[in-house]
Amino acid sequence: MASPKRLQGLTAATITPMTPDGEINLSVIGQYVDYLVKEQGVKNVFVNGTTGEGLALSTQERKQLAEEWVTKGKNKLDHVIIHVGALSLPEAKELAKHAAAIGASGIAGIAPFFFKPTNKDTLVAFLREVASEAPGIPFYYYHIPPLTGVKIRVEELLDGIKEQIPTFQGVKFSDTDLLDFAQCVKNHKEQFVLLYGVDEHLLSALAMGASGAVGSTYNYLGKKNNLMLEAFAKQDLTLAQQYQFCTGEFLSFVFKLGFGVAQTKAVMTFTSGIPMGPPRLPLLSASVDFIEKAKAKMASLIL
Ligand SMILES: CC(=O)N[C@H](C=O)[C@@H](O)[C@H](O)[C@H](O)CO
Ligand SMILES: CC(=O)C(=O)O
Repeated sequence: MASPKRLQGLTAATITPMTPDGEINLSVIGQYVDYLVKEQGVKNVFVNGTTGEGLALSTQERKQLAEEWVTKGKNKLDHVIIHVGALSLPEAKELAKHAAAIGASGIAGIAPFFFKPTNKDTLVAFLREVASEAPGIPFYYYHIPPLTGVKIRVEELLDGIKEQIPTFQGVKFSDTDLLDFAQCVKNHKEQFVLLYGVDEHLLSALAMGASGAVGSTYNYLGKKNNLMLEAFAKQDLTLAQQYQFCTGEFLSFVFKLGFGVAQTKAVMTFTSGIPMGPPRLPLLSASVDFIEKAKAKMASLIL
């Protein structure tokens, strides 16, 4: 699926569908691809990331999911990015090699977060080994300090990275440090794609010059977010704000109830009609009370 087009617009961080007894459920992925493309207008996916419970899956499961997304996305999706980050370097390398072999359009990796890199050079050294297993496809760094605890600034990381990692193509930036993000744009906008990953703040990141976004809500609020991107491109800030406030209204409501990957699975199930199943331990399924309240809130969104 080598795609010559640069990644832009929205990318859905895919959910990993599971059966009621907790096995990965590959059988609904074809339907999931069609839903994203036809109902949400989203043609890029980021597989096995945070929302996909990638770090809670076995290597074998991650490979099966990657294959299914690439196969079912053929001629339908523009980019299938596989997250290959892992705590163990050999495992991350194996996943990178596999993603390249099955025809993924790119790979991404987080910083290892148990034994953490303490400076930029060790992080780059780790990422370089991973990326070198897939020399023919782009590599994206997945920056998510609230979950990894690795706070090395991306501005610093990007300085000189292309010499170390020739396939380096961009960053998925899941943090609220918009100064760091803006510096990345200022210094590298021509060279790299800078994808923002905090959905409720996307409009601010667009103002800073984001190339696009990767996030969980584009699974079920993709259409509204595409309209926000259009409004922003036309410089209709008032309309763009209305769409951003719409995402904000929903998220601010569910945050108060307790919101994470488990709840995202429930929201996607009632929005798309595709059964996403339960999350894997230590996450627990969303409660019936949450589902009822979130459903009513979703139905009340006016835009
Ligand atoms: C921590 C986490 O899962 N972040 C996601 C992507 O990075 C976002 O898409 C959030 O789910 C979303 O912004 C809601 O907070
Ligand atoms: C949001 C995102 O990109 C992820 O779930 O990995």
